[in-house]
Amino acid sequence: MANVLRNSAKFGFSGVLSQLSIHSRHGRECVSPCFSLQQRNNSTSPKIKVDLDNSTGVAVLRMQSPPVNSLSLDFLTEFCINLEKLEMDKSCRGLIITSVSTHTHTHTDTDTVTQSHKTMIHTITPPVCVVSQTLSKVSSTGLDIITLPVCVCVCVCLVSQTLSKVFSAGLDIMEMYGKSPERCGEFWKAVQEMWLKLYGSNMATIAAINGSSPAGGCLMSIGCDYRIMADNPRYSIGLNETQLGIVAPFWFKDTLVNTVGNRAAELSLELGLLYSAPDALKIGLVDQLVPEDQVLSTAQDTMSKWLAVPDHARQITKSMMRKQTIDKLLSNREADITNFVSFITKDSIQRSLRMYLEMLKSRKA
Ligand SMILES: CCCCCCCCCCC/C=C/C(=O)SCCNC(=O)CCNC(=O)[C@H](O)C(C)(C)COP(=O)(O)OP(=O)(O)OC[C@H]1O[C@@H](n2cnc3c(N)ncnc32)[C@H](O)[C@@H]1OP(=O)(O)O
Repeated sequence: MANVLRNSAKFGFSGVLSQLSIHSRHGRECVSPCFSLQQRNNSTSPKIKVDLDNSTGVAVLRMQSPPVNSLSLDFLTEFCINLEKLEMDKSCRGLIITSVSTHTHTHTDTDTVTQSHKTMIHTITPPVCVVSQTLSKVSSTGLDIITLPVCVCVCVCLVSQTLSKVFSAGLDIMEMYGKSPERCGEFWKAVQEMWLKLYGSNMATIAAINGSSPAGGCLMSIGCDYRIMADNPRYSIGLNETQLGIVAPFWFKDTLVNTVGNRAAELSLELGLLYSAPDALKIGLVDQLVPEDQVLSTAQDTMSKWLAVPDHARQITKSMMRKQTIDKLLSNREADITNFVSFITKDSIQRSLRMYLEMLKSRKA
């Protein structure tokens, strides 16, 4: 555990502030007035919101990165920064990780808002000047010209983007497709860091899984101490990597084995299974199912039981259970990055990823 914390010191706070205004997945920049607004509530960063209740010592970390909370390099960096801050805050003893269902993004200055299926104008705060226009845009195929209604908002307007019903869609596939080996290596290091920090956390951690949680989303869930999932037939969870033609690394596998045992992990990984909530409960991939609107409150009630155990006893026990698994990655980090980069940049793997991406998009159409 100490190793994990020492290692995590590499993500020093000097880099923290500069990271918070980096470009989003869609290339939109969070400009400085937006950042200063967030500084007033210093627990909010663009893709993640953290509320620490000082009376209970429990923090709720809400992922708010539309459309599907995919784990991009930006997202992972913010996640690690937030985790590190909480870890160092002695008043914080427990962490609940969940997804918000609505994401509010603050835009400043002149901003263009397209009304797509996932974006709607939520509130416009005066003073504001709205000018109706039409915007010609080349579609992603590069073939069609489409015309969208747009509003050009001058001054400040608030826009709300709706998140899909997901906890997290896992690693951002766009970070693994068509990227340079250097960039892939940087991304993979951030994935490792996220897992090391979470699996090795001194805090009691609960995943409040209020949506689907495939692959990296599942890894994040099983990195916690306890999992509560919404009993919704539309949601699924699992390490489905083989379905994408890729292979879950040894530390994904180890975490799953530690959670559900060897046989269930073997079936689950080889077949790339995504489990419904009841099936996930059956194999022990999640610990409890509750109605969707009770996921967070149940996590809070459950956390109070975890925090009734003296911290030092719980932490030493957790370390005893997880240290070997953590040390295995710590002593193989560079080799693991090299493996990932050489695997993911192979033509055949890139083709699999492209087909998978096309399948995701065509499914929607
Ligand atoms: C020799 C051994 C060496 C080993 C070396 C290591 C090997 C590599 C290991 C890599 C491990 C990988 C882990 C991962 O996490 S991979 C990601 C896996 N994730 C998935 O399979 C989930 C895919 N998504 C979905 O199933 C659905 O999107 C979901 C159920 C989550 C939500 O469905 P919904 O209908 O609500 O939303 P859409 O499908 O319409 O999606 C909305 C848009 O989001 C895009 N999207 C979805 N998921 C991702 C993603 N993971 N990354 C990036 N983008 C994603 C989707 O395409 C839609 O985009 P558009 O609106 O532009 O069409």
